[in-house]
Amino acid sequence: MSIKADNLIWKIGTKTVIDGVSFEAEQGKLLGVLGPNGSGKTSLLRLLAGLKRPHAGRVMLDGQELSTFRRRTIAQRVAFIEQHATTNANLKVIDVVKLGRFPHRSMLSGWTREDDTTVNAALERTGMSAKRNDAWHSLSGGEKQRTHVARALAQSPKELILDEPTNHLDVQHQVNLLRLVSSLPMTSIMALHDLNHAAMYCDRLLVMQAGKIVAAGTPEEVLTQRLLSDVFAVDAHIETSPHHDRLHIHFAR
Ligand SMILES: Nc1ncnc2c1ncn2[C@@H]1O[C@H](COP(=O)(O)OP(=O)(O)OP(=O)(O)O)[C@@H](O)[C@H]1O
Repeated sequence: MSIKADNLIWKIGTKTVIDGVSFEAEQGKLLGVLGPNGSGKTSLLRLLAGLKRPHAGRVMLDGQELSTFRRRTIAQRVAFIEQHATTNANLKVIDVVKLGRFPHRSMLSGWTREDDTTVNAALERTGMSAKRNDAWHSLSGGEKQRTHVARALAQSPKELILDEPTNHLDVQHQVNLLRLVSSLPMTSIMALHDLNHAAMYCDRLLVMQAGKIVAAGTPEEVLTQRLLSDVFAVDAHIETSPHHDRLHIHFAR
């Protein structure tokens, strides 16, 4: 077990946005979080990253309650790529990625060779090496997103949390990013909308509806015609792809 949510409740005003959510994310695996707009995916990810505190229930990291960790310790091990991440406009790509190393540095230690190696590897893995000296404000939306992923990788996290990371990416970079995330050794939790991507790349899925988990399991267990109709209100035909051994969902026209 790496991250565990234990009966989480989070409210805004009188509205219960996260309503008794419990699950465990398996160490080193990619857990996809699905659900219609407004079902609570972003709110759940923010609770898991420690950016919000639950009104009840607990988030556990390796068996210890998240709220008992120092902020710096959380920053050393949990990386969160937010949906609408912003960054100071005066920085270069390399500077943004270097920010990922900060939680690991002390007041006394200078920039080390290990920091350089980690930053270079993160730029390489996200295809941003050639743009390392470009100004942040000159990047396209997709390049900004890839730079945020590079910063998260430079953080060398144990847990990686991603909120719709393929937004803004062209199809090549969507596939590259999903391949990368699914091949990483850390525990990853990713909200996403594309059900075929979820089927292809995630080890397990959670489906949220109105703040509750309404299905959980492998893509084969979760992505049924019935669920797609009940939760997403779409008619779909689901089959094992002849091109890869994962499910493929055909939506009715
Ligand atoms: N700060 C806030 N103020 C008011 N309402 C909020 C706030 N944060 C979340 N909500 C409400 O909580 C519900 C869940 O929002 P959330 O962003 O978690 O959903 P989501 O599943 O990530 O949606 P989407 O797929 O559209 O990104 C929505 O109805 C939203 O309006």
